[in-house]
Amino acid sequence: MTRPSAKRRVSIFGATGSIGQNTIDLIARDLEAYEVVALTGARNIAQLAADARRLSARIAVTAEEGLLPELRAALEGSGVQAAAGEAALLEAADMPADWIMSAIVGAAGLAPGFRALRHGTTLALANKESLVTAGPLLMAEARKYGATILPVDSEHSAVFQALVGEDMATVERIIITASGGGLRDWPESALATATPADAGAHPNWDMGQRITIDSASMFNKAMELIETKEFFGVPAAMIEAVVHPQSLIHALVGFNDGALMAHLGPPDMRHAIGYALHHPDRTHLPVARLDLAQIATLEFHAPSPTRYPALQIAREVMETGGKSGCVFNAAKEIALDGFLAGQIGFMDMSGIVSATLDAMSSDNSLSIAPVGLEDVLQTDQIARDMALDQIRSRIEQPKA
Ligand SMILES: NC(=O)C1=CN([C@@H]2O[C@H](COP(=O)(O)OP(=O)(O)OC[C@H]3O[C@@H](n4cnc5c(N)ncnc54)[C@H](OP(=O)(O)O)[C@@H]3O)[C@@H](O)[C@H]2O)C=CC1
Ligand SMILES: CC(=O)[C@@H](O)[C@H](O)COP(=O)(O)O
Ligand SMILES: [Mn+2]
Repeated sequence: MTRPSAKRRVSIFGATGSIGQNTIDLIARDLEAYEVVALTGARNIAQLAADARRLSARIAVTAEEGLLPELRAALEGSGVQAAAGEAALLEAADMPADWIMSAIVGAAGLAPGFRALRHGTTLALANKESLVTAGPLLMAEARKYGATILPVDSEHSAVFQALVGEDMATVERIIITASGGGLRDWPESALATATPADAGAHPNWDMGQRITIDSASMFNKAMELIETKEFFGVPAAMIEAVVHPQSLIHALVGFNDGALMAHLGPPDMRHAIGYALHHPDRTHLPVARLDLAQIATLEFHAPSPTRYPALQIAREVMETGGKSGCVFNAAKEIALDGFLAGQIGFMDMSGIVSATLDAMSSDNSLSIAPVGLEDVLQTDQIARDMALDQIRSRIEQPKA
């Protein structure tokens, strides 16, 4: 796929989001080096069209079919093609590219990423939901087609970098850090009253609304535990999460000689994105340099299991395997929708996810691995319906 003498062909799925915009920031600094193939978004047509024009993309795709006329109008005279809908996203994933950023939010990112792997491309994976939902299938698809998946999630990029040149047999543990999220200074007894605005303000990172709220509930870290297991192929017992409020250490790898290799950097996703963009090389990146004397101390503490039930649910998911990651993610997405819509409280989200997993484990099918993408998508839909039922029953029978 690599064409040494030509421009690198890049596509960005989720271009209008936080990861997408950080990716564009890096690419736009060196446009001579890149040919932008496809940019995708959903509702933010103005941003999608502006970036597609500026980067001279071949095609801009919105996931929202109804917004195609608006996209066409915004691109008129630019020479950029416009398309819309799920099928158009898959067609964009079929367009030859050397490097593809997977930064759609949620399980909606799974099918385009899966499709891109068929073409032996390098997939820079920010969409952690792909690994939570269908980790073994995704990794197998990459192997089958000789494609490369590079981690973009900051913790996983950090682990990946700490492992360069190391023998996996010498790894004893992987520790990923958690900021504690927007509600970390709230008393636990008050968490049930948190609003989306409260939970949607991250202390360190500037990210999309959904992952920011997942940081506050620790569902983000729960997903990242599963992501670590799937990406690095290590047993769940070797993976830990520790609260590190400063978000300066992103992850640590512990080796069998007692050494802990930590990855430090400012909370700026352009580092992890840039590492994946230039891998296996390192190159200058426009991120702040840490002043350790000014930082002076690094803080850590264990996450409270009562404050963050999501972490224990993730442990159970890792033990069950099979389709449980898919159900976990789908139920979490629906629970988050319910929280955003004001239907359930902040602490109800973990209850919805647990109840959905319980409901779907009654016939013991949860531990059976999905046979392919269709199976995953079907399970995802069933889990969403079940999670919606759970929300409805809570609305009908509010707590005394
Ligand atoms: N933000 C960060 O720093 C980090 C993010 N990640 C992961 O990266 C992914 C993206 O996160 P982030 O950039 O914060 O999210 P954002 O919400 O900022 O962006 C999401 C992107 O996905 C698009 N999108 C939304 N729904 C759909 C859909 N149904 N089909 C296709 N496209 C859709 C959005 O389009 P539009 O805006 O036009 O509606 C937007 O381009 C997530 O999986 C997240 O967990 C991982 C580590 C860090
Ligand atoms: C930047 C990134 O990788 C996020 O996933 C980050 O980890 C979120 O912060 P939390 O540590 O609060 O979950
Ligand atoms: Mn992360």
